[in-house]
Amino acid sequence: MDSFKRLLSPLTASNGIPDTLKLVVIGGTMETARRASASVWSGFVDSFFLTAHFNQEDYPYDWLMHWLSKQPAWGRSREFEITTRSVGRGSLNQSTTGDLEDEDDVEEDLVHGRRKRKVAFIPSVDTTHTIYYRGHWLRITRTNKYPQYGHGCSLKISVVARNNDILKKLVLEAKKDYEKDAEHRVHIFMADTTYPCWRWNGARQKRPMSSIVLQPGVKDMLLADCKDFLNSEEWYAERGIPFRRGYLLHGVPGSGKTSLIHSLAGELGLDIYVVSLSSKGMSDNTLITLMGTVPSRCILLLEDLDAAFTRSVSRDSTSTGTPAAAAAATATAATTAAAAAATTETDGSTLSLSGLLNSLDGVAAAEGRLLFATTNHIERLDPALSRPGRMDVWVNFTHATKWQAEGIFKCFFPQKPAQEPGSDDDDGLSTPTTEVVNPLETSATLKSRGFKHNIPILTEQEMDELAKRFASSIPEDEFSVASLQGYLLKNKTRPRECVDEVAEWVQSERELREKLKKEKAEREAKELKDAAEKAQKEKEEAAAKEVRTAAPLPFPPCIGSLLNPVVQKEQKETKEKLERKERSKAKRAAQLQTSSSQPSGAISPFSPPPVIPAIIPPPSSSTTAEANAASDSCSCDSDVTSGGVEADTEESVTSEEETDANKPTELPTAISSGNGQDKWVAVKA
Ligand SMILES: Nc1ncnc2c1ncn2[C@@H]1O[C@H](COP(=O)(O)OP(=O)(O)OP(=O)(O)O)[C@@H](O)[C@H]1O
Repeated sequence: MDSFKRLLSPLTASNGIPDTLKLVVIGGTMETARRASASVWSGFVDSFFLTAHFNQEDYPYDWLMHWLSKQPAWGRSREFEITTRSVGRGSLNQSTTGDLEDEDDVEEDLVHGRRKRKVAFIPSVDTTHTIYYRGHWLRITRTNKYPQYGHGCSLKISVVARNNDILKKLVLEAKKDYEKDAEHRVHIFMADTTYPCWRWNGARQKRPMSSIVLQPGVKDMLLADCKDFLNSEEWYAERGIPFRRGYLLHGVPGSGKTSLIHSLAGELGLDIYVVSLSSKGMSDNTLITLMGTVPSRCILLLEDLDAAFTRSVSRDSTSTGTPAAAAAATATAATTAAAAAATTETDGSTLSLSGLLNSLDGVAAAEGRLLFATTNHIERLDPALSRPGRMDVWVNFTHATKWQAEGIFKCFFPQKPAQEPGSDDDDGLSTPTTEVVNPLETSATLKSRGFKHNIPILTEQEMDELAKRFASSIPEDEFSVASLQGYLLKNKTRPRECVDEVAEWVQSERELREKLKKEKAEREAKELKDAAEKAQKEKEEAAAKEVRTAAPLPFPPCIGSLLNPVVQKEQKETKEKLERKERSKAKRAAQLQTSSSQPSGAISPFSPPPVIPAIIPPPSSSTTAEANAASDSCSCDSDVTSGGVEADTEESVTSEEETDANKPTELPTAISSGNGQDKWVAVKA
């Protein structure tokens, strides 16, 4: 204390220093000391704490969130978030703290037709939580930089430890746990063209390969090829070949292209990254960025590749990207392309074929991914796109064959497991036995017996027999597998009846198709007729408008349109004039007929010219109404019976002058001679 007093004595002594200055010095010293001690303390703490950051955009965040959601610590925490939504990308069937588990409901899997939702407890945002893990206290902070966009979360985990072993153990454990739960799921990511980046879109249950029925060997070939590719990274590197492989699945809709890809992803344990080339805002740069950021081991799926081509994906701005021959063959598609091209500008999609090709195998394209492209119209693809190197394996999908019909039937209905030879039940007799579930049994008793639905379990023999009968009624290559599946779905509890009724169904489907085809043809014919009528109407309206504008108004058009009755009167007058003109024309024609009975060259130059408007090239429009109106405006409004001839002659002179200027080349030479008489002869001729 004495030493402290001695330290402050120069300031406290009344040695002439003002008190204010003393205060400033003391305050400044104390603040500096505070800051220095805080910094030393944080440095001291940091030297003991290890901190790991996890970003939402990357997998470890999902592992940790999934792992955290299973920690019982949240049950005791005073602040946490409760969610039934996915935890990160997971949406897994995690069993969480279980605090909200209703024990009465354990037996009941479905609640009012909806599957019971799992509840997860996760760390709340912007709060620091402490949980105990393997002898260490973990400080966990979850933050969200962009809450308005629904992403941008990050996780910070700090622990007091000498080295980062504990954090490594934590991440590995979380990863294993996550992968165990994700074992039966395939994650789907969709391309986001706005930013551009990949967005997690959900996790789907894996589909067993056995549920896909294709011609023998196709599935095995594809699976073996994919596996071989994924294991040959070094082989590709040694030979300098880009480590990529492309598969083009083409064929009729509903034949299993997408299902096969889904199934392969499950079998190979890969995620699927889906790009829709026709999505809004898709451009060359966006696609290149997206393709460059797919992880190395994944399936990249370009769905409905041809759809991009109806939107004018092209090497140059004018081409449709369709090969010339194919373009000719697909005139309808070209129409669609034209329509789609019109929309291209409005929706901001500026994708070109060269952009697509660059993104597939350009310098920035990712390696190690399996590219799958599907299309229903292979003929619309540019050969550059489907050449080997980009699409190495092509698989054609057709309508269901009889073999596939039999296979899909067998996939659909449950079969009693084959019995061990020599077992008590196997008496070797040929009579098929079927175990039929009693529909009156309650769901609880059925469950206890391992059944989920009231479906008869068929024996192997009966299954074979029914499947064969079913296939024999299905015509080869006429129905898609999807439509067969639709029929089986409708009869999922009646395998036998479904076989009995299949011929009837085939017939009704054919009739329905015929009906739809007929309706479509009628609709198209009607649309064509309507379009023709509309065009005709527009033409007539345009002609009427021309007539209106040809008749001079006594006032500016803007006033005329305001004074509607005046305009109407004008129109009426114009109509009357036209009628008068028609009458005069008819009269002239009659006169001409009389004069034509005289010898050639004897036609008087004063005879009324029969078809004057015909030798005056119409001012701009070729419509008769306009021509009539033009001639009408040239001629005086004299009576056609007396002064009409003179008036017409005057008109013809004017016409002659005009004709010299706008002389049509195909006019007979006699007209251009300037001889009036020749002229009339020529006109008559
Ligand atoms: N070969 C098949 N094996 C098993 N199921 C199939 C098969 N083909 C189609 N399906 C069934 O039909 C439905 C539609 O199949 P999918 O979507 O895979 O067809 P697609 O060929 O991709 O059709 P699209 O070309 O219209 O996209 C799915 O529910 C699938 O189960």
